[in-house]
Amino acid sequence: MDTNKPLRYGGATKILLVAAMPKEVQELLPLFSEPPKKEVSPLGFEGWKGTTHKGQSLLVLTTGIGKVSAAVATTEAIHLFAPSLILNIGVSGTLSTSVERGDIVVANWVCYHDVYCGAEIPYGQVQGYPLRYPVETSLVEKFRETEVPFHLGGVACGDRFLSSPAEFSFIKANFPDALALDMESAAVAQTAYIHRLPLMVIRLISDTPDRADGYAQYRRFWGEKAFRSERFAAIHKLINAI
Ligand SMILES: C[C@H]1O[C@@H](n2cnc3c(N)ncnc32)[C@H](O)[C@@H]1O
Repeated sequence: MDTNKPLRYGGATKILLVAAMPKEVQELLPLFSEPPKKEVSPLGFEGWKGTTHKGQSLLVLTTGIGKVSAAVATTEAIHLFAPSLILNIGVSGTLSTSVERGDIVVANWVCYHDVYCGAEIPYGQVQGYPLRYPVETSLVEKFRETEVPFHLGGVACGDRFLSSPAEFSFIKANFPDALALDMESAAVAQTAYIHRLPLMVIRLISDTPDRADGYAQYRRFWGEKAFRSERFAAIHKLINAI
């Protein structure tokens, strides 16, 4: 497969937004200018389809948690919806002392933190694919114009919820410059890469995985309605700039 030349971004008229959980998707519905139409795909993935405030066609899809669900749901939606841009949005753990709960991370690369293909291949790399998946960054300047604060950096992804100092240190040792951690972004990135589609990843920090109360922070995040909605509103501003 010749994936050396991903197609370049050619105008985001049709946006596929993938998020893992229904509670994330609920926070993204204000992106529609009118009440969207609920769709259930042949494989059973639920989505909301409609039009953005700028008249773009938008499908917001719930993939389920983890790499396989994210990849399968995204693949099916690419074939059915034929998007021109893929967005992955969701909550994340922080991997940096400079990135706090409630902060937004816009990825400029994403990688797997739980892949190992043997001694000859760098840790994290699937043989035959990039170690760090490219992410569309031509819209970052538009994001800056919104004056919404965000960090630009790497995002590490794997099939584990991280809430242990030892695991945190292991990932930091392998990817010292990564800012955020999740369970879907690199799977969506590999799927976008195979389909030669541009991808953007925006993650909202819900927890601090190297702290003993990391999982409690994550759980609490879903109870903090006002805080959460305010942070998602900042993400809406970024997406409205696309
Ligand atoms: C558990 C869900 O929340 C995201 N998520 C939020 N915090 C973390 C963390 N500390 N470790 C892994 N995934 C996390 C994942 O992407 C998944 O969708």
